[in-house]
Amino acid sequence: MKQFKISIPASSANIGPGFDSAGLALNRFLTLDVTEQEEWEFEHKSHFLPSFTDYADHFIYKIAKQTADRHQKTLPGCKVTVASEIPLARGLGSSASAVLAGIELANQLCGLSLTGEQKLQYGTDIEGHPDNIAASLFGGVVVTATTQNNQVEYVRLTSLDLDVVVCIPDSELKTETARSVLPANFSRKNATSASAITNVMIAALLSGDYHVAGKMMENDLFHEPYRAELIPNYENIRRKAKAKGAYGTVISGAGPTMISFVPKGKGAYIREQMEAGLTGYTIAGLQIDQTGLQVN
Ligand SMILES: Nc1ncnc2c1ncn2[C@@H]1O[C@H](COP(=O)(O)OP(=O)(O)O)[C@@H](O)[C@H]1O
Ligand SMILES: N[C@@H](CCOP(=O)(O)O)C(=O)O
Repeated sequence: MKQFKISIPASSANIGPGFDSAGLALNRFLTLDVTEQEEWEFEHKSHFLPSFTDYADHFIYKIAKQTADRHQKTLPGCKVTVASEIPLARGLGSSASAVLAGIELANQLCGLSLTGEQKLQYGTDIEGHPDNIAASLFGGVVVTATTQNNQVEYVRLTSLDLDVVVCIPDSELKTETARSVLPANFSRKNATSASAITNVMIAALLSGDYHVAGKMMENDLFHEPYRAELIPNYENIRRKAKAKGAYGTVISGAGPTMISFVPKGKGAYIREQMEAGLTGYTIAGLQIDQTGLQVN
């Protein structure tokens, strides 16, 4: 009888101009305790989880079944106890963590021996963009690209000397809604400028020039200008975080959470400062998770 635990970190996609391409893993986790048994059963142990009626309707079960089907395997029954520290529809990658949970569940139960690359590919096929999936899967800061033949390539950056502070509003914003306000096309001039800003942001992160990285983060042309109006306190949070010493503040994923990249060791101070005068928010100082998906 198999018994194992799957743990998957939250993620923050985009890092401003790295739209659909860059992401980082955060130390908030979705965990699944799995024990094989005859019948399928899900139990939820925290309030950050959507309700469900039948196991067959459970999002994680559906992804697991889809993954097993891909390999012409049948899922054996099991009891899955789910707990989550990742709030839903806040731009912290809850859906990507659930997708990875389903893929890993099938991997373990059916003995698929999936490689990291296969999990990334399967997760991206489902999510439609690789940024959250890659970060939650591999941990750290990950830069991804989907090539013309739909293959996902990734590079994991060496660890960054940064803390992060997140301002999570009480309200939800579905990724689908936040994607619907984006333009379908960019002129060559706009695309060139937007890509150049991304390139400098990534180069600056790699070379440890966090002031330049922060400046580039706050100059995104791909999505932030269109989403800003959907994000409560967008300008206010950016201005305040900068005044308190943040390098840069951007929309986390599709929002509505805002994430600030701050000097190492200053996370607790900036979190405290951000709390003053901002009601209806959970403000947290987080660390970049360096491990990614784990099975024990
Ligand atoms: N742990 C989970 N179990 C089942 N479904 C989940 C889980 N986490 C997220 N989801 C699904 O993903 C949706 C949120 O996805 P999305 O709008 O992309 O926001 P997020 O930024 O949190 O990924 C939820 O409303 C729910 O349908
Ligand atoms: N690149 C995507 C990221 C969505 O992240 P989520 O955490 O909000 O699901 C986008 O910006 O739409």
